[in-house]
Amino acid sequence: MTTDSPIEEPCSILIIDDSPTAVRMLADMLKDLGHITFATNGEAGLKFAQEIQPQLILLDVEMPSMNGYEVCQRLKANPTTSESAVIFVTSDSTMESEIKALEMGAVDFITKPLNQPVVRARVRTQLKLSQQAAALSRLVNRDELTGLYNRRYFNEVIESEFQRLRRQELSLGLAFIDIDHFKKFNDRYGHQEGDRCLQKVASSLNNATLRSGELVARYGGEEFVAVLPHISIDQVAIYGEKLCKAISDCGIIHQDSEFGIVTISVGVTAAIPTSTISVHQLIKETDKALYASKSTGRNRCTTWAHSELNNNST
Ligand SMILES: Nc1nc2c(ncn2[C@@H]2O[C@H](COP(=O)(O)OP(=O)(O)OP(=O)(O)O)[C@@H](O)[C@H]2O)c(=O)[nH]1
Repeated sequence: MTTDSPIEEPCSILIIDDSPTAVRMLADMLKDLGHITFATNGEAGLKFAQEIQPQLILLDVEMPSMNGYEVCQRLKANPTTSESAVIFVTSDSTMESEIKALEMGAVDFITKPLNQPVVRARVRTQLKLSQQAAALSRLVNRDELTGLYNRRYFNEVIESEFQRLRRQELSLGLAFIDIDHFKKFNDRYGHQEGDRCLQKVASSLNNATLRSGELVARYGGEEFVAVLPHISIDQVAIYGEKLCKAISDCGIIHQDSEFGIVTISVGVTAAIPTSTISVHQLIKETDKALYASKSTGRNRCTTWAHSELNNNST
């Protein structure tokens, strides 16, 4: 890569600086490298960072009310913004200041007065690194066929969400979803058509799972799983019914199913994580609910309520 080779994907850069002149200069220097947003104080910067989740944040150190170090600390403490790379921009060029910036979690440090070739080179390097990290994370965490998160990523998220919601004493919902008579679908229409069906189902499940913090993953084969933080048992039952309807509304013909179309069976539960419930139990009981849906006729959702979960957890 030469220093001026193009950045491959659209990038988003947030400038946080209380000086409109500095903002204008930086925006001018970087305008062809990405979509630029700016904020002239720390509070507004944090809000934009949360909304936009930029690849890169250029953060001024000396700002009134909330300085750059504090902004950086808060960015790194928030899971939504912690992945954005931060470059400090400051007129303090001492070694102590540089060390402090790096210790705060910044990836680089630019000193004022701004020198265009230096600023561009440093920004380009970070954008490139951030694109490589995103590509790597896609490879590791995504299922190749459907583009959904994979089971590895699900295992990571369910563990961390379980611990987080246990601390906050808030409810965690889980849904297991399995396509009905999928072997017969493959046998009649062929494996490639089977793959297309999996892709359509995956996309519909994803579209029906909209709230922030929720995610759908491919658990394996024709089985999917959804993680649903802050959801009550009544809401999770409604969500499960909504998934069944979303898939039957796709109207994918399946002549070897009693319904004539592709359908899913769903098992759901929601509980406030406690010391008496483990992630393993939550998964096991949701899976039981799914198989209750299979054995009582398919194309339906079964809800496993919290009390049952405790009664069946020995
Ligand atoms: N096309 C395709 N088929 C897959 C993939 N992964 C798993 N399958 C198929 O999914 C089918 C699952 O069959 P079963 O576990 O018997 O379940 P089922 O036929 O859906 O029956 P019920 O779950 O009882 O309704 C098998 O035929 C697998 O080969 C995939 O990536 N692509």
